[in-house]
Amino acid sequence: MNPAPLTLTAPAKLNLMLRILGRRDDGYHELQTVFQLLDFGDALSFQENSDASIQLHCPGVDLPPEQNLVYRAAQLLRQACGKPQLGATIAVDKKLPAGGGIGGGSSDAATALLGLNHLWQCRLSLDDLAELARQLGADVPVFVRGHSAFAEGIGEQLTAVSIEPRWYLVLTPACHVSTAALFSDPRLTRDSAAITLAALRDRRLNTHWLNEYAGNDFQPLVESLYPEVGEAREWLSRHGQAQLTGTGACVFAGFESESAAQQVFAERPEGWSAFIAQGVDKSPTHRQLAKFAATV
Ligand SMILES: C[C@@](CO)(OP(=O)(O)O)[C@H](O)COP(=O)(O)OP(=O)(O)OC[C@H]1O[C@@H](n2ccc(N)nc2=O)[C@H](O)[C@@H]1O
Ligand SMILES: Nc1ncnc2c1ncn2[C@@H]1O[C@H](COP(=O)(O)OP(=O)(O)O)[C@@H](O)[C@H]1O
Repeated sequence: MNPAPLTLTAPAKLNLMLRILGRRDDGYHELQTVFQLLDFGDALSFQENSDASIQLHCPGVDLPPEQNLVYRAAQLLRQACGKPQLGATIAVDKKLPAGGGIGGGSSDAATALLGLNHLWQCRLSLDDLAELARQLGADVPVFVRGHSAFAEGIGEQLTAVSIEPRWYLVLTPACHVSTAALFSDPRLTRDSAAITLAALRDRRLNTHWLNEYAGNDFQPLVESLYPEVGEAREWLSRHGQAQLTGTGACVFAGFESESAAQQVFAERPEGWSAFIAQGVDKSPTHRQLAKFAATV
């Protein structure tokens, strides 16, 4: 009988602030952002197989398997550890909307690197895995490191931070925003002033800090292209400080308690999709992996 599969949560992220500082020669953008990890996400389960194949089941993501970030992560890891004979069956239960700015695809990729590194006993360090992650996407390393963080560079230079615990209500408008299309739009603001590292003080971000630096340079452009995003943010701003995450389409507001978030959730207009999640400093993936490692 096969052993029980390894099941891990691939958490969502929110960008609590996001400034675009400029464009590099390779086309990528220098930015500053705060990644807040959430205690909610997709569920990935991994089982080793003996036929050296990567079998992926990922209903809800309309892509050929070879283009799915989970499959690409598995291939990359297998190559990096020089063991082409390794195989795995991976099932993804998608709970996070793709193209929502909450990092679902990136988090799935990071979770595949972490889960398979464990399952296949590749023994790559977090530094090695973060380097593979960078090759898969600018947003992937933060999920490999597994800690909420202030990010610079293209999003891969990370300083772990501790963020005042809050509950987030996330509205998920049904439009799919292309990150690449937004970054290449000439109307995008690309010259924001940088926050100095001194402003991070003791790396503990409280509500006062978050209110002072809140904002997202993508917001005006996204709202002009997708009016339903602006409509969702405007509605949410009547109940809290609402803003866009990443390139959208999701918008969010933070609350002091779960019940405060639930009250607003219950009042949302009929037919609007949303979820509530708690902000966490440490990724659930890492907590689950540590527990799993202790029991096998
Ligand atoms: C904007 C952010 C903020 O967290 O998030 P999302 O809204 O996508 O979640 C990220 O920087 C997105 O990261 P990610 O989604 O991993 O981007 P990638 O796959 O590496 O790149 C997609 C495309 O976006 C552009 N890109 C990405 C990151 C960056 N710092 N500068 C860029 O110009 C590039 O044109 C690239 O071709
Ligand atoms: N496992 C996956 N889950 C979601 N999207 C994926 C996955 N693999 C590849 N993708 C592609 O990545 C794109 C961005 O997905 P995602 O990370 O969820 O959004 P965002 O970058 O807006 O946070 C999707 O539009 C999809 O084409």
